[in-house]
Amino acid sequence: MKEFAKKYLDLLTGEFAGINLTRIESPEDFYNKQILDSVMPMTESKVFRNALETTKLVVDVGFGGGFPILPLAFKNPDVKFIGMEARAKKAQVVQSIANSLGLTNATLKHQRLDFVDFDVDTVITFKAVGKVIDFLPMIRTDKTVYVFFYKGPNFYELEDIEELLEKNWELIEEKSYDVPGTEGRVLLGFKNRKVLRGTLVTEKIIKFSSLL
Ligand SMILES: C[S@@+](CC[C@H](N)C(=O)[O-])C[C@H]1O[C@@H](n2cnc3c(N)ncnc32)[C@H](O)[C@@H]1O
Repeated sequence: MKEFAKKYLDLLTGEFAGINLTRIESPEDFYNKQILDSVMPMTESKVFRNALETTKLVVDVGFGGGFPILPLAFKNPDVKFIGMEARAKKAQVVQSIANSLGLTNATLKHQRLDFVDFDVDTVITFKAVGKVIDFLPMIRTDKTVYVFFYKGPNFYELEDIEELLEKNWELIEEKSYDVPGTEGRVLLGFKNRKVLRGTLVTEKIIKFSSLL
């Protein structure tokens, strides 16, 4: 993992410097706050591991510079990873980085979550993308989705998820753990209770299976 982190940081600060994909430049901070943080749910959460094992498919929404998708793809070569990122340039550059790192199981798409109908069971991850209450309702599916949010230790002071739990979502994981160099992390996991319609009614909706 250290070797992978070194190559990754070299690409971000060398060939792809200027694209502004990470503000963290010290190797130690990069390893802890980006690489380790991305993969910690695998060692800390049985629910997360089981969800990956069940679907063998992960969609990472808003991956920015490639987190958590690329470190997770490195650690799980038998799982297929699809990234969806609203900014085209980031998707293009992170695909080049994935190729340079030899990751054949990660495909990075320029795609907004809002316009996707998840027509296969999948895991969906969000790290530093936005509030749970803003993003969970965007998900449209008639299948089973397991959704994980990487959050900070003060999550419950900042966000209220009661309303979501009363309606469409079941809380399946709530796990606190330490990540060196951070104030601690909270992993929140959700599973849909019923068919979800999403918050956008539009003709632009595409089937997730067409991206596979
Ligand atoms: C702060 S960055 C987080 C990057 C990365 N996940 C990390 O942990 O370093 C948030 C990213 O989410 C993307 N984003 C925001 N809304 C989105 C949406 N509806 N669909 C896809 N990507 C979205 C933004 O373009 C941005 O690159």
